[in-house]
Amino acid sequence: MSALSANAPSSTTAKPVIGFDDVTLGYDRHPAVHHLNGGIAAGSLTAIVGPNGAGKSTLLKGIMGALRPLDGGIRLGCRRANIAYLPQAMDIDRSFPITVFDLVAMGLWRQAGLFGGIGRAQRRAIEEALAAVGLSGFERRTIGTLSGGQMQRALFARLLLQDAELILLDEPFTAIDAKTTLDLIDLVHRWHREKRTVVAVLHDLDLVRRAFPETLLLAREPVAWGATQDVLIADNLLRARRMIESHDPDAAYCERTAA
Ligand SMILES: Nc1ncnc2c1ncn2[C@@H]1O[C@H](COP(=O)(O)OP(=O)(O)OP(=O)(O)O)[C@@H](O)[C@H]1O
Repeated sequence: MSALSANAPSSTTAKPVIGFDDVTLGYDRHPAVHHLNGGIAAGSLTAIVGPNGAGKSTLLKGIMGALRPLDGGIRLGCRRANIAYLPQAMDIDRSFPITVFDLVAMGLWRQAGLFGGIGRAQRRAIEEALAAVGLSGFERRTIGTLSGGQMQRALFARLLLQDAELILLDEPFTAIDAKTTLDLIDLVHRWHREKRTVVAVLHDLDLVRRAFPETLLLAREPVAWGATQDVLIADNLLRARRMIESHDPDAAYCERTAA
């Protein structure tokens, strides 16, 4: 264990919007993330990083309630309806014949209801969100005709309209061009200024160093968690890699609690 805490940094324990109580998350009783304690403060901007298979996406699924903990618990300081979640691009079916306008309009479902009509005010809000992501004029295009970067911009426009208190992003900039990444990072910083809580799974450590003040380094369990410049040091990154490489994927339910 490094000198740095592997649990929540003290600065983020004051008013957590997400609290982890020795939580274990996994599939078919096999843990993918275990022994996570601490909290993510309301209004903070946190990156979750770690090697492939470290449990980063699993943790987001646990936070948004798609995966029930195998053990321990996750406490939320906001209603689930106040969480916006952007899945990995590969988990989104782009063959669905929906227009950019309709995709972005789905961000309003909390206000309009699932079958609510789109009035003049909502139409203007959708157009403003599209303009904010540089997609004015794309309203009638079907999402299957968009480039990867354009699709990600459309999904961010939908997030803008969701007006969520807690925003969870799973690899939002993977395979996205540099200009789009910069534009979307600006939106993330705007959410941060608006005191929303943003948690993003990321692989680009340079981007994390530049744009995310807090980082959780995960290797199925927390390796380090705190200020990004203290977490992303060579020692911690090496340890995280070794922990994943030495992991037995067929391990029983939880070696540590079972011991
Ligand atoms: N639906 C599932 N059923 C069974 N095992 C799963 C499932 N989803 C993920 N896993 C396993 O859980 C572990 C953690 O996966 P997860 O996707 O959370 O990792 P990750 O850190 O997000 O990885 P990556 O960086 O490759 O996206 C892996 O061993 C993975 O094989």
